[in-house]
Amino acid sequence: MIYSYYPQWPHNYRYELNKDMHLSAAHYIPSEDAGKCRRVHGHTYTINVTVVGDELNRNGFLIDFTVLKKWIHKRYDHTLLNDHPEFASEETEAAYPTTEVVAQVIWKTVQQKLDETSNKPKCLQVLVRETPTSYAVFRPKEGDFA
Ligand SMILES: Nc1nc2c(c(=O)[nH]1)N=C([C@H](O)[C@H](O)COP(=O)(O)OP(=O)(O)OP(=O)(O)O)CN2
Ligand SMILES: [Zn+2]
Repeated sequence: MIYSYYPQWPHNYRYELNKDMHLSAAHYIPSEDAGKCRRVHGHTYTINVTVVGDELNRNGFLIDFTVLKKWIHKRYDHTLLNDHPEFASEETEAAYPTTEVVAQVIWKTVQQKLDETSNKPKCLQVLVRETPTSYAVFRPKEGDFA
């Protein structure tokens, strides 16, 4: 089930799109104090990505929904998130695939790819839901954009 309520982030761009996606993945948080999360376990993640911009591309898209999904889903679906080098990077505040870090890493991946497009839209928000009761949101600061 896709959860239909998401927090909104005010902006002045002409266009906004939101893409929901599900992916199944496992993770663990190898910290002493991570409790039950220290054990490998799985989630059906619900991810919502918000993209904004003033210009559409020649197809009339801010970004193709299908392409946006592929960037994330293809890489992470049915994987162990801890196996991906981006979740063991010194660039992330904590090197583990917590909900917060997954949201931040997805934002970075999406924004780098958006920067290569002709109309250069911006990703303003990534929401990652791990369970029916737990989600985190990453919103970039101005300085996070290239
Ligand atoms: N700030 C964070 N806290 C926790 C994270 C996280 O990523 N960021 N992750 C976990 C666990 O991995 C787990 O996926 C979620 O835990 P929790 O919300 O406690 O899950 P429950 O289903 O047991 O919660 P209920 O309240 O019973 O619905 C833990 N913390
Ligand atoms: Zn978990």
